[in-house]
Amino acid sequence: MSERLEQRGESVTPDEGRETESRAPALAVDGVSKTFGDGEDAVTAVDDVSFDIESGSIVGLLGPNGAGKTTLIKSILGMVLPDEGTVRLNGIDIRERPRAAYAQVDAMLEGARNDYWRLTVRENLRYFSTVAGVDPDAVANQHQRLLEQLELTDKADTAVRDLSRGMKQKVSLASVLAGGASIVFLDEPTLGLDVESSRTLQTELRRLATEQDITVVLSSHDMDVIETVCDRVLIMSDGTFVADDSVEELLRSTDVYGVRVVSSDFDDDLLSALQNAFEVRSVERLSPGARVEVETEGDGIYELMDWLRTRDVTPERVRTVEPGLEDLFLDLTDRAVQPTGGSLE
Ligand SMILES: Nc1ncnc2c1ncn2[C@@H]1O[C@H](COP(=O)(O)OP(=O)(O)OP(=O)(O)O)[C@@H](O)[C@H]1O
Repeated sequence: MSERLEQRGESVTPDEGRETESRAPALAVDGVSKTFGDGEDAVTAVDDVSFDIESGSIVGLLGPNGAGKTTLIKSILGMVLPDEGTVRLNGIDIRERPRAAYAQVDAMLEGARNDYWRLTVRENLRYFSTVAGVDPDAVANQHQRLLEQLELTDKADTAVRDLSRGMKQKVSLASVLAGGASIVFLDEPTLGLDVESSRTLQTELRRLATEQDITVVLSSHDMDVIETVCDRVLIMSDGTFVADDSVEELLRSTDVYGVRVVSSDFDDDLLSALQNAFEVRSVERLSPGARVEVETEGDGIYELMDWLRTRDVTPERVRTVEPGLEDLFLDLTDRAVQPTGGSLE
């Protein structure tokens, strides 16, 4: 899906839209499974997945292509009917009370494409509020606050097509929130943004989570974004979760790190022997010698130093490189492919 989640033609009052059961997690997924096809062609896209997400948290959903992210998200958004399991949005079961449940959630998929570029920023908010079944006049104050929070007040009466890419992305986020959803799925929200706009958007997301208790499920190729903004990361592979923890804990749990060595003694033969003996992440030729980065774990750095010493390689510089989320991701998903977000097309 590259269009917004719309309210299936049923109207929902603002009060009903905000209906929650006290202290229920924003999102509770229990035993969800989905298999496509039959017999030999059957593919289990999501395999008995259960998790809760607390209100006001920002959670990254990662996984290589085909891991099952899209199917899981579609199951939550009501676009795929799971074979088994339950989904509750703010405590409301999507099967028992779909209208009230889906009023809690919205999705921004592939950023700015969702907005109507000829309409002004404010008109977009009113439009998306209406399609979410919420009378825009009744929530005009909330829209105004949203514009202020996202620093869009000055541009409220400007057509979206006349805004910068970063601004457009913020309008998309505002449009998603305009219908009163408190749980939002954001697919690649920083795609195509420059560093500064990306940081601004990340700051806004953090603020919405902290100040407004908005719950965000985020997918992104950009591991820096995930590391910076997410309280928690879920990593999927083959239909199940292979990791579910805070970025900090995930990084602490890995033993893998890099060692960068610069030496003028490196030549072709030595570099090729090194590549046979160790996992070499990168080689940068210098004249003379080279700078290499070797991936290792535990006491591996000592093995590397011994290996270099026995071949008369004198390191001029040695530096360890702390593991990043990307290293961990590749490790956990068997280095299958690059991480991707849950593109819902
Ligand atoms: N409608 C469908 N019919 C048949 N198989 C499907 C269907 N949708 C998904 N699949 C299969 O289910 C598995 C999981 O796909 P899914 O799209 O959920 O993964 P993903 O993690 O979102 O991947 P990507 O990052 O490439 O979008 C894949 O093997 C895919 O081919």
